[in-house]
Amino acid sequence: MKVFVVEDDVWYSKLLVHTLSLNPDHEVTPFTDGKSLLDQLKQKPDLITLDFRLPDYSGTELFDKIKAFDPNIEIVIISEQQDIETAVSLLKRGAYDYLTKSEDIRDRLIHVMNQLGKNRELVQRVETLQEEVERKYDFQSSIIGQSKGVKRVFKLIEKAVSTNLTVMISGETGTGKEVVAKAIHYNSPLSKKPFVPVNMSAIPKDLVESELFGHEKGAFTGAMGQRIGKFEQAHGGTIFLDEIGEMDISLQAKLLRALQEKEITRVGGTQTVKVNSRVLVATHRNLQEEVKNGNFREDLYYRLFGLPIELPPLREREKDVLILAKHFAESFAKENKQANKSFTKEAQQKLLNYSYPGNIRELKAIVELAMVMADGSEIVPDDITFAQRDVVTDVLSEDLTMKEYQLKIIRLYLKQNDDNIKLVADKLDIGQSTIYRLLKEN
Ligand SMILES: Nc1ncnc2c1ncn2[C@@H]1O[C@H](COP(=O)(O)OP(=O)(O)OP(=O)(O)O)[C@@H](O)[C@H]1O
Repeated sequence: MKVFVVEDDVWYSKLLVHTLSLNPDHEVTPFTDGKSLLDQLKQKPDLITLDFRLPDYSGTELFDKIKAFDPNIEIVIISEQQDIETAVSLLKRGAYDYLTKSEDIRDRLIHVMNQLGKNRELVQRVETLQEEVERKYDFQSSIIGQSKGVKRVFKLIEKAVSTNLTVMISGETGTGKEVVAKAIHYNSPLSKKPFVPVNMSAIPKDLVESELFGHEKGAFTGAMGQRIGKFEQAHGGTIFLDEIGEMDISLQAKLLRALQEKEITRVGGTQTVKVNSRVLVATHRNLQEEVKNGNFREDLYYRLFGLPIELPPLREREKDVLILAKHFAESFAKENKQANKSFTKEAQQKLLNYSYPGNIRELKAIVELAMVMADGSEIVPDDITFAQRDVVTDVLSEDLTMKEYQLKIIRLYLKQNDDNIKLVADKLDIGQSTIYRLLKEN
């Protein structure tokens, strides 16, 4: 760490330089006046200890000049005697600390330096983590897929990133709604601000209000102290309300108020608190239906609608199944430090035939199990286990002629519909006579 000591008293200057140089990581340079310090600011010190009374500049003036040059330079003010008012005003303006020239100044300086070292480490760690998260959510690489559906989603994400609209992400379970929400946040101008997810279906009903808006001490039995809610945590960043369709209708009015007025009241509190964050919501339900059925407020629905992004189910994503399967196999091999395995043609066909009611989450689990089950370097059909028996897979699992397939499908439908030929003919949109004929021919 580069440290500048600005001190016109020779004895004190020596004392400070000596104390600071005890740490071999410090590179310490002394200055006796403000001007020579200002001339050398371009060397970018990390910290300056600043004597408040210098011959050429007033402490405040020099402080402002340093901060104007680079607000990241930390300044520890050193003054002759306790001057609380100046101390408070400088701390408010961003001074790191304020020390008086007393007997224990050495110990206090060492303490301040240790503290500063820890803070800098934390800041660096946060910055590294932030960069890692941003890299992870670079959406072109985190959202895998090349189908038309996914390409449409990419386009919409780009639009969501460049505006501040509320985004409503819909799609079946496991289609990647949370992945998309994170991709939007971490690629938007708010990426350095908090991303706060709240899953409505995971919070007990009577705690949702306090979770979202916080509570004051004693607001209800068990409210031991004041608690900040998710809206306050997300202030300036993004709040992601997952499974919004599960929210109790009585709370929906409060949510609408928070969104429209940009303020909330903590449970048990009387004061309003300003909250301003980008809102992303997700749902696996058809919210329009929920509005029709009286389970979701129409005014809230329109407030949230903003930019709708609908994620297609995996079974409609063409070859994405194979691209994702390959990706999950590779990640699994990497995480478990084992060799990667490839899917045989037949195994690929088996994957393509299944309908994935649990979508990408289910495919990931299937691939990971297959990686464990496969003995050699290839994954064969027997290594692939589907959690649910799937009619499509059953019907399409063999090499049959069109006619044989027709018959197989008809038999399956008959079985599922109590051999009601009229019903099956209606469902398949074919004549009853065709069914009779095919059954007779075989
Ligand atoms: N396009 C994608 N590429 C790679 N992985 C994906 C993709 N979409 C989803 N995933 C992975 O699939 C899993 C499920 O995704 P996610 O939790 O975002 O789904 P969801 O729609 O929010 O589910 P739910 O509605 O059940 O909460 C996660 O492990 C996620 O990393």
